[in-house]
Amino acid sequence: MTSPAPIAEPHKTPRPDPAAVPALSIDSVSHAYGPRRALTDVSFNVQPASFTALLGLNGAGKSTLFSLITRLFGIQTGRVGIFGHDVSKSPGEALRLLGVVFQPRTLDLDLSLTQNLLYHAALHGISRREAATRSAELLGRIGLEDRAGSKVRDLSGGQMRRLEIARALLHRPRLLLLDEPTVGLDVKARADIISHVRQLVTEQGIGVLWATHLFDEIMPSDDLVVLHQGKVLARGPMNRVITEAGALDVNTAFMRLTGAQVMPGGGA
Ligand SMILES: Nc1ncnc2c1ncn2[C@@H]1O[C@H](COP(=O)(O)OP(=O)(O)OP(=O)(O)O)[C@@H](O)[C@H]1O
Repeated sequence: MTSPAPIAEPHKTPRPDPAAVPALSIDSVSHAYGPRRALTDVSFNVQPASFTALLGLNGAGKSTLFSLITRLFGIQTGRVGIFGHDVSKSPGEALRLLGVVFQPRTLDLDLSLTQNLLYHAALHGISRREAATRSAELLGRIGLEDRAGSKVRDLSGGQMRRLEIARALLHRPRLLLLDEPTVGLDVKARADIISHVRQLVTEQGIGVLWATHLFDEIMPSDDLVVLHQGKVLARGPMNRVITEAGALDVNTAFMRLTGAQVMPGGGA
């Protein structure tokens, strides 16, 4: 598999400005499924041009949070803002700036790569001609231009994920959410996906929220949110979270914060 090329024209990396409007703001969000509490008073921000890792075990509440941000579920308590637009009050403006890669695959396996992209572009009201141009450009940048007419069914798992990321970028969002996007991929495909998304941050200034339970997907320069049993136990630059937990590495910090056993192989 060829490494994906950068999606944007290279330009200077914008440094995150702490005073800027956050790409994503989660303020005091709680959610319950009937009597079962899934999220309790969750608050954190994702800055533009930053990579924020949302680290949590199975059942921590990551997918529930994604469902609230994307409006699959109504917000029961609290507020979610995307570049200052309240997703409950101004969903059109907010969601226009958002791209999402959900944990389950959502491609149509019997359509071609291009057809999948064109269908998604039509949902966003992008003209057919513009959609064709953007699709060809994005397929080139993920190294799949020669597969444009193939059925998605014939792609590898890593290629499908790259296509899903390309699809999420078609409407040129400024915030990208990815829910455990590397699950089930081999080491090379995982590395390709991670470096591709990190390029989007450094080269296009996109804010990224990356949900994971894998420590080795987090880098010292990342912002980290530790979510456990629906509560935020720590948030901030990774090195600060580690230091404040009295630890020397993220694995130990996570274990101290949550009381969880760290699994061999670098996963929470
Ligand atoms: N539709 C639902 N109905 C009832 N309870 C739910 C529902 N979806 C999730 N839950 C519960 O809410 C809590 C949070 O689940 P959620 O799927 O958000 O966690 P997660 O961090 O995404 O986990 P995973 O990594 O396994 O996907 C869990 O206790 C889960 O059992």
